[in-house]
Amino acid sequence: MNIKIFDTNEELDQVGGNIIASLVQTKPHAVLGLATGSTPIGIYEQLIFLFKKGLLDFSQVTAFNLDEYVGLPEGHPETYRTFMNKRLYSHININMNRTHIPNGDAPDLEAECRRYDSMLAGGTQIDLQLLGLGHNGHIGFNEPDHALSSGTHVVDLKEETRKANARFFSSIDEVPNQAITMGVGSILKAKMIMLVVRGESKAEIAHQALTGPITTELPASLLQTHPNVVVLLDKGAGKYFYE
Ligand SMILES: N[C@@H]1[C@@H](O)[C@H](O)[C@@H](COP(=O)(O)O)O[C@@H]1O
Repeated sequence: MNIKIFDTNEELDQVGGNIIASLVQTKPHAVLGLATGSTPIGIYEQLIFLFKKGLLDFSQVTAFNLDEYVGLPEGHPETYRTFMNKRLYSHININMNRTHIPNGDAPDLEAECRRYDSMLAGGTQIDLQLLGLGHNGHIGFNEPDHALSSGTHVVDLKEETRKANARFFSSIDEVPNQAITMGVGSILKAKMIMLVVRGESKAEIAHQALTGPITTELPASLLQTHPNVVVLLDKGAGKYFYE
């Protein structure tokens, strides 16, 4: 595992954005695994900056997102589809038909999970999977549990996760109880994984995930089993690595 700690979020964003940018420059047909939440926003801004300077072409890129809330209608401001359109896709020349996000409003959620998995199967391999980290150690929406699912599945969100994400909604009652998420198996199939963690409130869970026992009760700890992980931490999140 290659762990980098940055003094400023600007430096982190530049390095993170540049890693994705180099991939897209050397492999125009790259398959990206993308994430939502506040963590990746600065990295997307760096990609938009490079695109606007004429240094990037996303026209052949394919993107798969990790997850989506269940039950929010299309166009709802807090769907992860809306997030991706607003934070990245509407600013770059990606072909929207190549941007994939589970449909959390599908009438048959099990069928939707199978549809998503079938797109991730066969010859498709994610070249780079971007990940944030939940306060309880979740990746995507793979919550701590005694067992984890490999493929795309519907998950019941933990109360702590709903609370953490309530800041994006007008009240906690509006935060969905369920989500569709890519499974840990699919995440680990990516050729390269970039985990980004910011803020002191995640310092302990990040340290445990990266140096402690590998356990499904801390889903991010399974990243220790992957041969090509780069971890970008800001000073706060990296606290226990230099103290
Ligand atoms: N499903 C997302 C995760 O993919 C994300 O990593 C996590 C952390 O969010 P934030 O980056 O806002 O702290 O929140 C959500 O639960």
